[in-house]
Amino acid sequence: MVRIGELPTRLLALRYGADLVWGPEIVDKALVSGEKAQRVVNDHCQTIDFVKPPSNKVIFRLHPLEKGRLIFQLGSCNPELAVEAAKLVVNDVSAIDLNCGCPKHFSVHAGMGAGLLKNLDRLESILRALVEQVGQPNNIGISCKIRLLDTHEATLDMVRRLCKTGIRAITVHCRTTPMRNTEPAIRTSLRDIAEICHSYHVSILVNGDVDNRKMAKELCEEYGVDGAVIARAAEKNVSCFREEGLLPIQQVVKDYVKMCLEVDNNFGNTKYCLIQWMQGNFPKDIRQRAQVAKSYGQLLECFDLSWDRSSESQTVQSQKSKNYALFLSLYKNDNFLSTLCDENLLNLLSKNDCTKVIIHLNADTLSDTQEKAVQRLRKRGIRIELVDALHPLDAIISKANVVVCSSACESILAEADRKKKPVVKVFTRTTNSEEEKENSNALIADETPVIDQLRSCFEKNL
Ligand SMILES: Cc1cc2nc3c(=O)[nH]c(=O)nc-3n(C[C@H](O)[C@H](O)[C@H](O)COP(=O)(O)O)c2cc1C
Repeated sequence: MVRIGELPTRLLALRYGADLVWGPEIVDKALVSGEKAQRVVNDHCQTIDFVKPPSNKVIFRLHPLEKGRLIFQLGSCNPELAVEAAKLVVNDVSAIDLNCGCPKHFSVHAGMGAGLLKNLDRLESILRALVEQVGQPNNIGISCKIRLLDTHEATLDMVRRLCKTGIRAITVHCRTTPMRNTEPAIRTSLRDIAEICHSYHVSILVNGDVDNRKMAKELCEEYGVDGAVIARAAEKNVSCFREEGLLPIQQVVKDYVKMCLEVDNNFGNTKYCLIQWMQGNFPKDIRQRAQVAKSYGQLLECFDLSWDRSSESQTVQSQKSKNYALFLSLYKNDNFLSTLCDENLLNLLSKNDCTKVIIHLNADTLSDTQEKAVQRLRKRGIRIELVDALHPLDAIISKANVVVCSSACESILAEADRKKKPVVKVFTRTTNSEEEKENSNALIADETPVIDQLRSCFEKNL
């Protein structure tokens, strides 16, 4: 959702229990017209920013913790521009969703949003182009968000056509284009739409008047849909994703301010969202102070909060996250450390909530390769703790959920065994020849590649 769907709210939604989050709709031209948007790694707040030269305004900011859970929503009426824009972000998101539901004049007038529902040939051509040129080559899903058409049959015909484009999911906003959000959502066609989608192996998500997680589950059962998208209820109180029910908005607001600081959110956007949430929920004097605040410092004072980037904040973390820690002990195996930073391995760690890696390395004597690997892990939002040989093994292994070590590390293997921690063994051979020395660093893990051993540890829930 525009404005409310920026990074801090998405991270809070994940923390409170949302399974997936959508970015606000971004029109293709905002990314690719004139000078193309550039992808920048923001070391300060550990985010990936897409900025538009020459002003370098941040158009889209995402955090590594969204990996596997972030859907980029695109506004477009042109297959070439849609593909060009999607290619810019494809490596950082899990799916690309085409917005075909926005009823706003600026969108419909330009043939985008709900305007596409009046031109199904164009809509199909955009989806096909995205599927063939972005989705398939990068193995990510393409989806779209639609509204109902005027008749049940017209809606079903449209859904059939869309399913044939190769998309993986459809969100159905259960209102027609002229309907306002104040009118109740109409779910009478939903079961039939779900049947068609499933016959093409396309997932279907329901949207419109879904209030919370409990209701989402009930709708899935009742209509045979695969999930629900919550919009205004999340705009009102983003803790609606919690299994346990809503948190008081006063607490959510405090979490939100810290989250905004953590990811350096645009101050104007922070204030806009805060002021919405504070209406009727905070004493007038606090609301007024927030309204006139000119800095994050003043906002913190308003809510009697303190925040310090250097403290190990729990803010940017999913509440559902299990926060697994790996302990790596591979003193002489730099290649392994580099391999751990392989994209597939990093994805595996993110997907499985591995948020910390403890590495047996002396912080003062890191090689270039080691330094690079550590930075790479940090950029993915993984916290790193370096421990030297003097650190008691017993204490380190207690903190780790899985131990990755060389097959020759007998003391570590014995300690892991005592503590019943799963072990991923990296086999290294001792050799004299240079060529073999090189190879000895390769990942020979008892015939089973390390990534598969790790996957199996996660599958067994460690
Ligand atoms: C302020 C606001 C911003 C929205 N922005 C988007 C958007 O960027 N993309 C989108 O697909 N829908 C957007 N929507 C529509 C919602 O996603 C959703 O379809 C609609 O509000 C109905 O769901 P609800 O009844 O749960 O609110 C927006 C709605 C509101 C109120």
